[in-house]
Amino acid sequence: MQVVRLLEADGVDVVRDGRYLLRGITFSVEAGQHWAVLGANGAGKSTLLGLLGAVNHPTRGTVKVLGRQLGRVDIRDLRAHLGHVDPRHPLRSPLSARQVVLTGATGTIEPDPFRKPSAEQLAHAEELIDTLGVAHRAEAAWPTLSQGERGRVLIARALMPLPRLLLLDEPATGLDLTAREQLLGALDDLRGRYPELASVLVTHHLEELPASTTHALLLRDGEAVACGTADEVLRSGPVSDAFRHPILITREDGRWSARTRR
Ligand SMILES: Nc1ncnc2c1ncn2[C@@H]1O[C@H](COP(=O)(O)OP(=O)(O)OP(=O)(O)O)[C@@H](O)[C@H]1O
Repeated sequence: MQVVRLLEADGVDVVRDGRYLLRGITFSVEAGQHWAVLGANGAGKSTLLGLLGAVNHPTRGTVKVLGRQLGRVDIRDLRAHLGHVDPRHPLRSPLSARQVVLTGATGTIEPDPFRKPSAEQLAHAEELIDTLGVAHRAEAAWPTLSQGERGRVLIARALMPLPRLLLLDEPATGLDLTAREQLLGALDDLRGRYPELASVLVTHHLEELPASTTHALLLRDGEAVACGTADEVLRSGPVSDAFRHPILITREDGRWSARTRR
């Protein structure tokens, strides 16, 4: 079977104001893989996600997104194939949840009056709304949605252009227990329904990882402490190293949890 590399970072450094935010990062993401990037505050997770989303460039090393090297291609072309969930979607939008999802087809904040959605796009939006578990709120106005519902609507929106890669920056932050579990269940369903989709999810918390996570990268002070399959990396030793704290990791029904090792 041919391996499809959607992302390749090779010897990546990011230096700002003379300081290394990332140093020597090398890893790659293939179709169907679901990566977790974990690390303490300031470890460089968002900086890395920004590189993968073609938002910023490495100081040294190369990043290839969908086989194209950053710095050598028009990044707007690349971004069209990336589902980057943007939590800064305007909160006062007068649109319904369904309309917000549909704006993902055009990558705009408001519906484009000159580009009515096709029957195919409408059907795809319904499928995503259903998979993300927000069908009962599809007609609701955006400002009336809960934070958890908004998060799931924004993931559906990011998936409208059928991206090959989904980038998620702390999608469960601020959610209550039920909303978090609904979000993680929706991500598991999504991964089951679109087997070629790949994703990279950034978080501080192992409890916020879907059971369908396949790989993990642990960052500490901008450097990779461990990188590989979730089974190899999400273990007490490497996670304790990454967070500089003695941590005991357990896994049950596919989900991880972490607490101080005594
Ligand atoms: N443009 C910039 N110029 C200088 N320093 C920056 C810049 N962007 C981020 N930093 C610093 O780089 C470090 C890594 O930041 P980053 O946001 O990538 O970490 P993070 O792991 O996502 O952190 P958190 O978990 O707190 O969100 C931080 O110390 C941050 O202050």
